[in-house]
Amino acid sequence: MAVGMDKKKNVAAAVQQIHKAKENGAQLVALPECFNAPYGTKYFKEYAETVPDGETSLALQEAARSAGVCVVGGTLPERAGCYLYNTCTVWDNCGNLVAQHRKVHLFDIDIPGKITFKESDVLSAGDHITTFEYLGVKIGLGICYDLRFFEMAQIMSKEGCSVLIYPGAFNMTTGPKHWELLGRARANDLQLWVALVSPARDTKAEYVAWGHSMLIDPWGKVVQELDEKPGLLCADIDLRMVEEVRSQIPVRSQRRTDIYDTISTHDEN
Ligand SMILES: NC(=O)CCC(=O)C(=O)O
Repeated sequence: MAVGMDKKKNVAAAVQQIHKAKENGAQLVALPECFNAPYGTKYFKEYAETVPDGETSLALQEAARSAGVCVVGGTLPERAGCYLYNTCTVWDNCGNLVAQHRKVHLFDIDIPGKITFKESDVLSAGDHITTFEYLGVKIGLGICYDLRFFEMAQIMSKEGCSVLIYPGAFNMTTGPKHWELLGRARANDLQLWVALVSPARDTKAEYVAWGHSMLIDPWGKVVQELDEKPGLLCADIDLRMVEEVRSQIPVRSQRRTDIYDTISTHDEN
C-alpha cells in the first residue's frame, strides 16, 4: 500500500486492504513496515501511539475482528513511557492481540552519497524474539533490518516456525541489491516460507521504499511478487512443502556443530 502523511488515510487504506484480502479468501493478512506514518526518524515521535489502545491498534483490532482474519499489522511507531519502538502487532480473527514484536536490530547504516539512516537516534531496540501460533501454524516475526540477521531467523526456525513474516521498507539502494536475496537466503537456509511486505514506492517521499512485496517458498523460490506499485498479493501457503524440503535435503540433521562451536569460540567474526 501507499503510505502518506495523513495517518487516518493510511489506516483507512490498510483496513480497506484487509477486507479486500478477506474477500479474496485470505486467512492471514500482513501489512508493511510503518504503514500508518511516513518512514523517517523525524516523524516517529509525532506519529507514535501506545499499544494496544492507540487509534491504529484499535482500528487493526476491529478490522481483524470484523473481517474474521488474522492481521499481522505491519509496523507502527510505538510509544511506551519515554521510549519509542518500531512495533508490529498481531491480531487474531477475534480481535485479540496475540503478538507484539519490537524491531530488534535498528536500521543504522551509512552508505555515503546513497543512504544514511539512524533509527537509533530516536528509537529503542526491542529485546525479544517473537513467534506466535495461528490455526496451528507457528509463525515468526521480524521487521525489515531484522531480515539481515540469520541468527534471529534460525532461533525462530528452531522454535518450530514454518513461516517467517517481515514487514519491511528497503530503499532504492539496498532494495535492488539485497531484498530478494536476503528473503530467499532465509527461506533456503531454514527451509521455510518467507513473506516480505513493503509499502509501495513513492518517489516524492523523503525515504523512497523499494516495494516488491513477495512470498518465497521453502525451496527459496519466489512464488509471487508485486512490483513497486500498490497491490494485493494473495497466495496459498502449502505447509507440506516445509517437511518435503526438510526431508529431501536434510541439512537440519547434518549440521557439524562440533566443528562450528570450536571455530566460533576462536573467531567471533
Ligand atoms: N527499514 C529498514 O530497516 C530498512 C532496512 C534496509 O533498507 C536494509 O538495507 O537493511
